[in-house]
Amino acid sequence: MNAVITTRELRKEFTVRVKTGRFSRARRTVTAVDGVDLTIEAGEMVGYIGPNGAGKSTTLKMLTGILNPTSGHVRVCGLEPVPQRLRLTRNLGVVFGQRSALWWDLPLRESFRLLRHVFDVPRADHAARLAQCRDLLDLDGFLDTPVRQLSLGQRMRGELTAALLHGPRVLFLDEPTIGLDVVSKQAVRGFLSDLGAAGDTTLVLTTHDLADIERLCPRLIVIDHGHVVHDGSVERLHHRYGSHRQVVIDLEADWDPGHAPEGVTAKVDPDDARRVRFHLTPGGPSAGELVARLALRAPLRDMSIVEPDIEDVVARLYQAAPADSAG
Ligand SMILES: Nc1ncnc2c1ncn2[C@@H]1O[C@H](COP(=O)(O)OP(=O)(O)OP(=O)(O)O)[C@@H](O)[C@H]1O
Repeated sequence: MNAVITTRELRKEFTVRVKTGRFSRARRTVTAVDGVDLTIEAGEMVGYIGPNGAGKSTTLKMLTGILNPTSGHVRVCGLEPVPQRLRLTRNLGVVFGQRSALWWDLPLRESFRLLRHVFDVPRADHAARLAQCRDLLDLDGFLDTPVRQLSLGQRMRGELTAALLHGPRVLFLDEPTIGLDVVSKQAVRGFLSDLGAAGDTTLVLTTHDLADIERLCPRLIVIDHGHVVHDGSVERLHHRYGSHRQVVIDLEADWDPGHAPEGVTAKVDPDDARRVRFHLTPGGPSAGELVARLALRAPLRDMSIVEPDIEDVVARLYQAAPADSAG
């Protein structure tokens, strides 16, 4: 095991002044991150999600050395982020969808050239990484355009390139697809998926777009009120909340309840007596077994499999008590 990110009992409190009367104010403590334990191995692709105000950005800021923790332990690439921020920066790529790491008035190409000097990257390494990004992110049509004239999708492709030119070990992405059209979203997701598959870069992705997570992250960490409430795969989350795949069968004749195989419950479509749905549960028959058994009892016309909806299960998780344990 080769952990690149570890936190133990990581906490961040902010002191805020709140109005208590017409002329009076009091100090109040907001606990943004409340005892977070994380271990992320080299090459993992991790989604870090949670509702608004859950503590995601505060965690990312502590991991990248922007904020000092109030207490707890944090190491990224073996370094303590705040005191060793300069060294850490060479190991990190950061893409914050709302902010830019590029020079606004310069053409993209010039920003990339300057970044080579900022990070002191050997010319050949820089050229090889840039060539790869130009190819995979299709940058050539706008390399000579000043950054302020780029569309959001073009700029995001530029930001990703800028974050990767120094060959970071860890890439932090905060809302990388926010506001992008479907084509740009696909381009960015495809690029990140290839990057993750290559296995050299650890990706930590924060997003409200759950399709990003489904497409990219085998591991999902959910934070709420500063606590980790889930750490595991998307499948495990579905399992925990009882959301299962469904097999939808269209029959040649109306459904006869006597045809239901054992161990599964059939739900007839209220608008079509020839359509039945079966929820696949762990320990029950697989989709193949179910269809094979049904075919012996009733003539089938068509079938499809409906995957559980991630939006649905995450909404249920967000509504659950924050003290719910990570599972
Ligand atoms: N500088 C700050 N001063 C005071 N409170 C803060 C500060 N930064 C964050 N907070 C508070 O800490 C909590 C967590 O905020 P954070 O920005 O980490 O949430 P988030 O999960 O990133 O939310 P979002 O999805 O809305 O971006 C919130 O209650 C927020 O108001």
